[in-house]
Amino acid sequence: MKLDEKTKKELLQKAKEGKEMAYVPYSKFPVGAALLTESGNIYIGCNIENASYGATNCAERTALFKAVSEGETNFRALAVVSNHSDYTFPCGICRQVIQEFAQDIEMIFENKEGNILTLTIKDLLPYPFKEDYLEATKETEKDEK
Ligand SMILES: O=c1ccn([C@H]2C[C@H](O)[C@@H](CO)O2)c(=O)[nH]1
Ligand SMILES: [Zn+2]
Repeated sequence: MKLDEKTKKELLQKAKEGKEMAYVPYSKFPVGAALLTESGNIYIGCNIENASYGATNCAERTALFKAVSEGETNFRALAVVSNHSDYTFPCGICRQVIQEFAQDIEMIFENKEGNILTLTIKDLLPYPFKEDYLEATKETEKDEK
């Protein structure tokens, strides 16, 4: 079932609350995310940067890792916001991580004009790296022995 407008707005509001928690001394680009689970819980995330830049965690993965670490792995929707005027789409690493858990998740975005855009993770990452590649590789190795 598709998410209704009221729930989308609620999720975007939670993502904005998450954005306020962003730790971004280097980029000064705060991002917030709110993840709605199938059980109805909402996990909020922000980006957390580091002096070793590569150690930075995006808002989307913060929310998702919080949920997984609390035992929740069934996801319904993920809202993402920043201070940028346009929609803020997740980076490639986050797309890959999101699709591992949720192939049908609704991705909710809002621009400065207040327009809400809803995409699926398949729209954002049509050709993910899949776990079954790993199994197939093991089989190939067995055959070669
Ligand atoms: O979708 C995105 C894109 C970027 N960032 C963060 C990473 C970094 O802290 C800052 C600039 O790239 O924004 C996110 O959290 N989510
Ligand atoms: Zn990311």
